[in-house]
Amino acid sequence: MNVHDLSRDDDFLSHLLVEKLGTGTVPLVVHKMNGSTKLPKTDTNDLMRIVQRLVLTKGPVQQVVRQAVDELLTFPAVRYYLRLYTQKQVNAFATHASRYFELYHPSGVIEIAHTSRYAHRTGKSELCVLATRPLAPGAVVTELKGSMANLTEEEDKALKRAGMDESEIRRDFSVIHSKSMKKNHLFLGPARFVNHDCDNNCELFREGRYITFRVLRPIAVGEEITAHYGDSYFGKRNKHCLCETCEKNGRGGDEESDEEEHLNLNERRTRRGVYAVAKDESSEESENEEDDVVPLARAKDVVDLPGEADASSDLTSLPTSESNSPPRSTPSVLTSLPESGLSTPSSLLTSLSSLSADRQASASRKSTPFHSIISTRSQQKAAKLSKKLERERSRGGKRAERKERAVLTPSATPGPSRRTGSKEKDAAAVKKEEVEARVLRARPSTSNPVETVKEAPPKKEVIKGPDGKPLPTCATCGNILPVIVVDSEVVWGLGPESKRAKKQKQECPRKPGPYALRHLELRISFTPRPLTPVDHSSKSSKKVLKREEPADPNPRPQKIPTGRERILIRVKPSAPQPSGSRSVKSLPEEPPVKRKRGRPRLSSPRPKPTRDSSPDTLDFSIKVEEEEGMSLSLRRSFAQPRAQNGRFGRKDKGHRRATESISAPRSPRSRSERKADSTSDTRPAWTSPRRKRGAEEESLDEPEVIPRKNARTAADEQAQCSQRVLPRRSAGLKIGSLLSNPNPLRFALNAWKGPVLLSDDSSSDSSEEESTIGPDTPEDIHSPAPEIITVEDDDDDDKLSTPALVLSPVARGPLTYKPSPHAFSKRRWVAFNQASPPLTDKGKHRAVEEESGDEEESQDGQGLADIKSGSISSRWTARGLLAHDASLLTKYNISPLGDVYPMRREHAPNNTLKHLSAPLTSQFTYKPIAGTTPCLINAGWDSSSDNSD
Ligand SMILES: C[S@@+](CC[C@H](N)C(=O)[O-])C[C@H]1O[C@@H](n2cnc3c(N)ncnc32)[C@H](O)[C@@H]1O
Repeated sequence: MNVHDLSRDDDFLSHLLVEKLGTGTVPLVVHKMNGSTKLPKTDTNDLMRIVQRLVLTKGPVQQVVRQAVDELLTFPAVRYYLRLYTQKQVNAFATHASRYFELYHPSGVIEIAHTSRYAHRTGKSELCVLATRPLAPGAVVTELKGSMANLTEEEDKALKRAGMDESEIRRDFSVIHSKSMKKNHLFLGPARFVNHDCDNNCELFREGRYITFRVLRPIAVGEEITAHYGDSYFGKRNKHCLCETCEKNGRGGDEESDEEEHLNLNERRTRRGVYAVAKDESSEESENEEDDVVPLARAKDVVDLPGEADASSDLTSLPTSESNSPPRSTPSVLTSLPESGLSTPSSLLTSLSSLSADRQASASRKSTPFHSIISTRSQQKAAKLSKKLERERSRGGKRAERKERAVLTPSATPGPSRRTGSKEKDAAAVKKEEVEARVLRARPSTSNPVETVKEAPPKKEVIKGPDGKPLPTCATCGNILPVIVVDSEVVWGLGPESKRAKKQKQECPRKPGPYALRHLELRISFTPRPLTPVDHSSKSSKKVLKREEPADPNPRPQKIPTGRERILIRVKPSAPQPSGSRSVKSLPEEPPVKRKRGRPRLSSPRPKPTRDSSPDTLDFSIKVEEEEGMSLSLRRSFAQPRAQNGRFGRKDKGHRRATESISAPRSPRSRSERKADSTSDTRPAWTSPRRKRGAEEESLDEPEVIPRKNARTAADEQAQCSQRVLPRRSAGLKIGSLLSNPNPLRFALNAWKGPVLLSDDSSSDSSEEESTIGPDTPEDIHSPAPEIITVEDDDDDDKLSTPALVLSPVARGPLTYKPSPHAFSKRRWVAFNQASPPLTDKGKHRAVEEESGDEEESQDGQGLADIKSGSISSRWTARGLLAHDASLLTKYNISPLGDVYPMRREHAPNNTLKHLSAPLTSQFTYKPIAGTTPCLINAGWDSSSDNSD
């Protein structure tokens, strides 16, 4: 792409996709590269519709963005603009457009906003880049892309001359110098809006052929993304710099215009290190001979180049290599944009995807070690050293790696703090940087994978029991094998399995594998208590490890060797019990309770009993089995039967199946037959999905087997159920997904599906309740093992008497109300509107108060009131439609359809990207941060598009 085309395209596209979509009180004005570019007359609503579709369409980002670009290319104004373009130029235009469209994708992490920080000096409207998600150090901000064009000498000179015309701060546009090509490049696109800060939080770096931005230190939502242009970019020692750091430190902002301000064409000054990229890695060319960067603002004399210019720069696109992106589980959910897909011909972009995929794949495969584009001289030195060390390291030198760590760290975080710090401060900084360096090196694409393997795993400490002998450890994870205790009774961990462990490899139940605790949990089932003693001598593969015995009213906890983990399964009756009511004296007389299965609920809401076996005690067994023949049965008695009133996290499939089962005609077997069957049910617990299903179906039959006692009236039940609002657990959670890596998006979507009002119908057979719940957090999935699994008996529901741990996938009562997230938030919004009092003066001044930093707590609802009243500027953006980040949701109490974040004062006046959709449907809350003005970011969500209610 040539400079002329790039400048022209950027002016055209930034006008359409930044200026036109920013409809706030302060318009977003992009400095034009080429004053002569004729800006298109396009209906903003048409543009909004494209962006709206982009936001709402599900699918890979690349595909969605491509659709948007294709749509844009159908606009008459765009067609007219491109009428003389060759296919190559059209492709370059489309690629450039995709860079801007990506900003609007909900998975994005940044947005372009207005800033008033520099306006008082520059007299121009200035833009900036804000984070819309928390970004962790090392993260790559993939949306900060740019297209590059080689500058010819004339263009270079012309641009310099253009800069000469400027009297005030005048370096507006991005010029990148390629040392290997000995050329300057123009770098335009969303990346051009990154401003300078002397304590920058991001740095530009090169990875192979691409340049992009990497986060240096944690960036909060609403914080500006900044880079370091160079030590003397804004005058000598940046004395004219207007950044926040300078402001805080009482530096910069020098209005004096000295000689330096008048550009000397021979003076070689650049955004050293920020945009200077060398194609040739090995080039050891001195940084001091860097090329000029001249301001391009109002470059009226940009040379008009012939249509077909030189080939695109090597650095024209910044793909999102998957390997670059931090794991999605991290708070910063960075878009893994297969961006390069749009850098090839379109369907204009038709041939793009395959090419892009290849390019992307090769880019990530190549995984070229990145080189920081250094911003200070000290960093340059460090970088050179690091290059040297890298070479050594590639030869396999461990020592070099250590050395490099020491060298790299000081350069990792530029900024004045390092210069001024005391010794301790330095030490702390070095420590911190070491950590950062480690983090950075851990990036899969940037380090040699072999080297990570080199690090020897830490030696495990041998933990010994009270007898002085080493405790048995898991063959898989090496951890001490746990002891599972149910109501002070050791049910796993001290039995024969530990002896077996001596002979063969023993695995603990917390690791994925045949003994995974998850599996165990899922297989916990209630079985009719075998009335016959369990044959311990049985050599069958399903060896019963622990026989059921009448429980001791005052059970003495078994001694567990020190150092072994206890996993408690505590079953607590909720109703007041007579003393010693847990006695199992009456157990033998009690009718057996049909076996149920599933995993225990880890937290409330708790399942309720659905049936009972006797008026005042409930007898049931928990059977935990393992595939390799280990099974254990637990038995508990409750004074009160348990009620179940909810089913959580069950797949619809299971639900359907269960429901069908229930409505299906029962087998002609008599009740007594079935009862007898269930009593003598000695089938092993499920060991395979198929068997599991069979067990489920059987368990469905059982509600009829056991006569209900203490059944309440339907009216009672209805009254109770209608009041019950339970968080809907991840209904779509599949067991398989428990074993996979947590996906923050899926987790957030599942976790925020809204409440479920349980139907009174659930009482029709509440044994159909099931509690196969998913993990409470993604971490739950990976946590080694729950320390305590508490399963509490529920309160007063005496009719529903299925024990708490019933996990069998039986049918749940039909839900009377299953709102979509959208509908739910709408309802809440309406409720809020009705409830919210008229805005008081106090409310009106809230923003001011918040700036004082007094308020720390979430301001539920008040933000809305303020926004409604117009006292706080609201912004509609494409952001937050799908709130991916569970931690962010929690932190800011953000509704699933919109997120709100506080903004700096200088950004607040700007209302960008309004009217992406209407009406406002979510409830918003925000947490003000000291020194900031709250501002609303809402998802564009058209209420008409949601029919799921
Ligand atoms: C690459 S552009 C950044 C985006 C720019 N704000 C815009 O709206 O296009 C660089 C320009 O931003 C402004 N700028 C960025 N950081 C600055 C700083 N620390 N001090 C003064 N001006 C700055 C200057 O006008 C500079 O020419």
